[in-house]
Order: sequence, then structure tokens, then C-alpha cells
Amino acid sequence: MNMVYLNEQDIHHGVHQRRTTEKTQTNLYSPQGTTEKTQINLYSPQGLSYKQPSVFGPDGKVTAMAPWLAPIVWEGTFDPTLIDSIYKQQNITIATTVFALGKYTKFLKDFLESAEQNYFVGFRVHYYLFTDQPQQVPEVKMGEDHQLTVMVVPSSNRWQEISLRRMERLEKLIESQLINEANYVFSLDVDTKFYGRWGAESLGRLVAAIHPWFYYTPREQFPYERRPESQAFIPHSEGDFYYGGAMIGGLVKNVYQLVKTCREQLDIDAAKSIEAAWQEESHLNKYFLYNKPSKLLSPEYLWDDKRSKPEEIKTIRYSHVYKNYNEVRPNP
Ligand SMILES: CC(=O)N[C@H]1[C@@H](OP(=O)(O)OP(=O)(O)OC[C@H]2O[C@@H](n3ccc(=O)[nH]c3=O)[C@H](O)[C@@H]2O)O[C@H](CO)[C@H](O)[C@@H]1O
Ligand SMILES: [Mn+2]
Repeated sequence: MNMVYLNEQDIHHGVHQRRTTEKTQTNLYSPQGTTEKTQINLYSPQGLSYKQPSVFGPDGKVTAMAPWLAPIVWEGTFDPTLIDSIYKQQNITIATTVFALGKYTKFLKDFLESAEQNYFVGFRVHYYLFTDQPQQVPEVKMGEDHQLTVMVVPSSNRWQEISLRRMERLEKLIESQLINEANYVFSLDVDTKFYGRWGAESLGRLVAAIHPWFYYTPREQFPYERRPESQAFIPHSEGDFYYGGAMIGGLVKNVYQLVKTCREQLDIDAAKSIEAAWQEESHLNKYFLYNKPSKLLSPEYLWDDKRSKPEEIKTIRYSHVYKNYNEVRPNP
């Protein structure tokens, strides 16, 4: 069983060819096996030793709680009508950032149209769409209380840069606007589509999504950054879940702490000319390891169209659509 999934992951990663090798870690950077401890970042506590948590309970069924008592949101664990009504009384605004630079504008229509069908329907939603091609932004009819603001930003010729810059841009947006305008904020990938409800059950102080390709994987095989010289470094003995960089969320203040820290850590790495294996996603995983999310979204909330639906996934709500990497990215 495990083997099958590991192979699928390897295929998944092989497509991008951006995983660092395990060799680098043991041979180059930890020659005596002593550096791991001394190079742990200042904001990280010393590694705490505990068993890797699982999304499956002892009965083999999915579990609705992480061992630090954060809910894991699955179909069947909440009453959608009830939970929406609780948050509606609070009159909240949910800011949502999405980036579409270069050819990624082609994903906007499906992303926005499907969001309008499924995403926080009946709540106040304010999309902030960052793009370098404002003329390519499609007209999409917004639901009541939903609005969209286009933020024009300079283009970039490296997809890695576009992806990781989201941290800095979100940091600035929160400082300048969201702190006064919104209660919650989500940042979502654009090469995606909503297929099902995404509502108030996803709200929390700090929200992470479990990556659809790694919830069967032993932590030592997570594609964390393994070079101790990177600020995103995580030793093989640590790790909870592997979280996807395509979705982060939470209260504005808590997301601000997250994006600011990740941006600072990315800057430190950049000054040393090191780019983590999965860019900001690696830094995000480091952050969540030492600042545990208060709510986890099951892979229902971050699926991948390339992956067939296993039994434990009752409904797919938000999923990566197929993309031809060579066609849409500015560089390999
Ligand atoms: C499932 C998941 O968690 N996917 C993550 C993954 O692969 P992905 O292959 O999904 O990354 P990606 O190509 O979708 O890039 C992330 C996002 O950056 C934006 N973009 C990117 C390139 C470009 O030319 N124009 C543009 O606008 C766009 O919003 C896109 O959704 O790794 C990335 C960084 O290593 C991010 O962490 C993604 O969230
Ligand atoms: Mn993506």
C-alpha cells in the first residue's frame, strides 16, 4: 500500500525536478552529524521527540483531531448550516489573495467562477488579485457581498520567485489594508478549481492544509528542506504533517506573523544564495512545525486532479487542475 503512494509522489515530484537529494544533507552539510542541533533556527525550539501524527486513527478511519487538539476538517465532522450560522452572526470579512502572473491568468476564469459557486457563499469576501496582466483579468459576476480588487505588480521571469514572493506581498497587503478591513485571510493558488463547499468550517486562528500527496508518507520522507544551512531545515526525526503551500489561512494577525516570519527566513536564505527545496512551502512547513496550526484542513480542501480519489476522501472541495508546466511557467 505504502509503496504505491510513494511511487506516485516520486512521479509528482519528478515532474518539477526540484527536490534536493538526501546525499547533500549527510555528506556535505552534516559531516559529523553534529550540525543539525547547532544550526536550528533561533525561532525554533530544540527538537522535541514524539511519534509522527497520522490522519488515520487506530481503527484505520480518518481522525478528526491532531494530537495537539486541533480539529482536522473532513466531510461528516461538522454541520455546514450550523457552522455557517455561528460565524454569520459575527459579521466577518474574509480577505482572499490570489496571484496570477504571466500565463497563469488563464486559470482565473475557472478559479473565480468556481469560487463564486462554492467559496464562502453568503459571507463577505474580498478577493485581492495580484497580477502583472490586468488586461487579462476576466469579467466574473460576483455574488452578493463578494468583491474583487486587482493589484498590479511587476512581472518576474522565474516561477520560483513569483511563488515565494507571495509571502512578502501578503505581508505588505496585511500591513497596509487587511489589518483594518478583514477578520480572516486566505491565500490560495490560482491553478485550481472549487468542486465543493468551502465555508466557515475552515475558519480558525491559524489554518493549514494537509498536502494530498503526502498523508501516507513517513516524516523522514517528507520533501522538507534537508540542508541545515537553510532556515527551512527540518531534521528527519521531526515533522507532523506535510502541508501544502497552495493554501494558508487564519486570523489576519496570525497570518501576518506567519508570512512575516517566512519572508524573513526567505531573505536570510536568499542572502546566502540558497533556495529551499520547495521555496516558500518549505518555510511554511518549518513555521507550522514550531507554531502549530489551530485547524487542519483535510486533503478534501487541497486535492490534485492528477490523483484518483481514494476511499477516505468523501468529497473533493478544492483541487489543482492539470497544467502543462512547460507551457505556463516562464522558466523550467
Ligand atoms: C499543492 C501545493 O501546495 N502546491 C505548491 C507547489 O506547486 P505548484 O506546482 O502548484 O506551484 P505553482 O506553479 O502553482 O505556483 C504557485 C502559485 O504561484 C503563482 N504563479 C506561479 C508561477 C507563475 O508563472 N505565475 C503565477 O502566478 C500562482 O498563483 C500559482 O498558483 O509548490 C509551490 C512552491 O514551490 C507552492 O508552494 C504551491 O502552492
Ligand atoms: Mn499550484
